[in-house]
Amino acid sequence: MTRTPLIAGNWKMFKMGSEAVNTVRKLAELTIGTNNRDIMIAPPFLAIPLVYQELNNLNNAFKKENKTESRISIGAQNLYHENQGAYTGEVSAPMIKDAGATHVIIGHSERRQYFGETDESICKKIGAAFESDLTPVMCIGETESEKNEEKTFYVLDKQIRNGLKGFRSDELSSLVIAYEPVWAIGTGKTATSDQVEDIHKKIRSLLKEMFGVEFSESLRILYGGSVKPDNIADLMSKQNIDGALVGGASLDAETFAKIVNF
Ligand SMILES: O=C[C@H](O)COP(=O)(O)O
Repeated sequence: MTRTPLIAGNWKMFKMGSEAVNTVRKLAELTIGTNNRDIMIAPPFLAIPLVYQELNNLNNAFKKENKTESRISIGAQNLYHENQGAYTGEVSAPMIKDAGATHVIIGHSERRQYFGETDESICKKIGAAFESDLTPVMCIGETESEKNEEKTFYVLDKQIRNGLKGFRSDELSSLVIAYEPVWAIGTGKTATSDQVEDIHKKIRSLLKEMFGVEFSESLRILYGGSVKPDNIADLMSKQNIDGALVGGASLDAETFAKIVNF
């Protein structure tokens, strides 16, 4: 089965509105004609409507010049699982959809580590994303000490089983999983492509056991953790690595475009 690669950029808590707009404009220009992969960027919440508007303007201009539409779509970095209510400071899936996003990152290790997110809260967020027709990019990954204790797959198995508890395969059809070893995030230490391939294969076979072969073969599994222009091609040469979730190297349009156009 062919899976269209997805190269996603997580801008975390970086970029003012105008910087986000400038970066997406440059990225769209640098990726004109890229047609064999999907691109997603996840700006901070407040920049989503601005980036959405900018992409609309650019696509209208591209149309007039007979160029194809940009493949960039927009993601949020988190959501709260209720649709609305007295939850001060939170942002819901319908609000994210309304602002122009189509994707949402869920369960990033920084959210698990600093904001107390658990597999159970992540499971609720995945349900909320699907209810609003958003594609969830569910993050999983082991810490350095878990890796040293050889617990990597034990941890991933638990995160997947609990995060996807209670869903049927047809309810999860557009799900994307991002394997991000915590020790590789922002550290410059990348897991080798062979290590990642081995883990992705195990993830796929767990998903086959849980949801069947059709689901597991069509699901995209991204790798995240110090992805850069010089290691993307090696990672993408592996059969079970279907794209990347890029942090630091997605902040600069030229660098990120090199990753997208690997
Ligand atoms: O969401 C992205 C990951 O946290 C990876 O970040 P990084 O590319 O800066 O290591």
